[in-house]
Amino acid sequence: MAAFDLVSALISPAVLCAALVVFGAYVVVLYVFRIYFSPISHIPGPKWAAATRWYEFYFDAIKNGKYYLEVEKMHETYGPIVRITPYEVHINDPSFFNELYTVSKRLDKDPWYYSWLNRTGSIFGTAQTDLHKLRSPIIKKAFSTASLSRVEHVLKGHIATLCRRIQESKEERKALNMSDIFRSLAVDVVTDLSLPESLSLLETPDYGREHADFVRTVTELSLFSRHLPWFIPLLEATPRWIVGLQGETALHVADGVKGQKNQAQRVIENNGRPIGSKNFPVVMNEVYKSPDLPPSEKTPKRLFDEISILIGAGSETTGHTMATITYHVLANPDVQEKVRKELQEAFTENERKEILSYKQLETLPYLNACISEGLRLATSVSGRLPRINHTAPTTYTSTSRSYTVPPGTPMSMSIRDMHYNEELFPDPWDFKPERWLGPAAKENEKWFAPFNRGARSCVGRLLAMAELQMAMGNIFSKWDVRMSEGVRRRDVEMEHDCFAPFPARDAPGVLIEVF
Ligand code: HEM
Repeated sequence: MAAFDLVSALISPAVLCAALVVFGAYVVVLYVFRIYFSPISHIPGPKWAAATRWYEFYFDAIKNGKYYLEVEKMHETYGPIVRITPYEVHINDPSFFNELYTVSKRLDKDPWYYSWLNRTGSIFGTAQTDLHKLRSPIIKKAFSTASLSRVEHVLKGHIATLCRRIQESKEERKALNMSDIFRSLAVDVVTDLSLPESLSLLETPDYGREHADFVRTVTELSLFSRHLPWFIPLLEATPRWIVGLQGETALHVADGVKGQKNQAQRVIENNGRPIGSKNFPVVMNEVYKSPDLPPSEKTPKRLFDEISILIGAGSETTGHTMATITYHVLANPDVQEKVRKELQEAFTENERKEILSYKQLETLPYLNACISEGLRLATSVSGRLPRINHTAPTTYTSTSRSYTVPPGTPMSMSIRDMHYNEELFPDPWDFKPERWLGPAAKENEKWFAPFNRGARSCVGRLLAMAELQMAMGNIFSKWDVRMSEGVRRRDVEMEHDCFAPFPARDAPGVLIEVF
């Protein structure tokens, strides 16, 4: 009876009102403190963004990757340096890019921002510089020039599968969805090189549609996870039959994650030995066997995190860039004509019938200018990239004044801001391969960083370039390719910034016909 009375008293209107008043007062004091008394209160920006992270949550999680538009508006209103959250400062000034990303002192990544995928065991998700120094060398070596040369035949094998599937569709007079096909090609390559088993998506009837759906859905859901850290772990721990109640996409996600966990388990069970006929060092086996890594760095969770990121980082980026290049080359017939002419002059008819390697294609100026311009327009890592200097303040000087940002403050920039800057790249929305030819190219390179710069730049850069050269070079040298009716720029343009620049959900993708 006494307990009942106590509960009744606690939920009485008077107590609830008092609790609400106390909570309201706490929120007001907290917000006032953050806006006016925080160590970064001198950085301009909207009050709501300075007061609470729920502002970002609304635009990023609820509206699905739309905070970048708010950040763009903030820069228009407040200038090149803005406070975009209670804790973080964002800069839109290309002249500061090298200062933030290639300083001799290595900066940590912001752990809050980079924990969103719940893959902190991967080199990508590792915030601390020291831990990254331990984890990354083995993976960097696995994707170096020398390693890539050893797996040239593997790349050729996957491009041969791509070409076979394109030839089949030509004979069947069927349109091809290159947005799906390129993502699958990239998944097949990175999984073959890195995991016990390649996913072989190019061989599936729908060219890996389910897998693309899985990668996109996980990435989108992860935007919630940045603000609600229990979100992704909870989803991953939910039994499959409950997940199934949410529909087919949810099942693709559950199965995709399970598949990656199985691959990590197989690396361990096989003690890092290759499975089947693989005649090259498999990246995750090299990680597992490395004498430089302690056992705590070889747990199933850590291997799973690395596998998950290698698949995501190695496929969505490369696939999106290939789709973007293809769209723009086909949307500009004069460009396609120049690409074809260059390939015809560089190789004999017999050579063009074989699979051209990146080593044969990397010196062709016009093809590579198209690839650079595609990398610029695609900017396949669209997210802001926050770094933290824990030991020293950072000074940023705009044209009108200097700002000192205290140590420990996440400072971010977005590669996209630089790549779409009108002063650096006039008509930034236009596809102009000429930007990368002749004397202008050298100056433009200064403002070109699709793979970022410095210690945390892309480890898969050389692999990505080889894939881009081989996919584009082989397709445009072997077939007359045309865009299907109704394909629009919107099919490759970013609508949602989920770190990856996803086009609209209902955009069908780059459909082509082959002759
Ligand atoms: C066109 C294709 C690609 C683009 C534009 C791209 C871009 C980038 C960028 C900008 C970063 C830095 C992200 C940051 O600062 O947080 C990055 C990191 C990374 N990329 Fe790529 N990437 C591409 C392809 C690949 C491929 C094929 C792989 C597969 C091996 C890969 C694996 C990674 C990894 C593991 C990291 C984290 C590196 C670290 O923190 O040490 N990427 N990529």
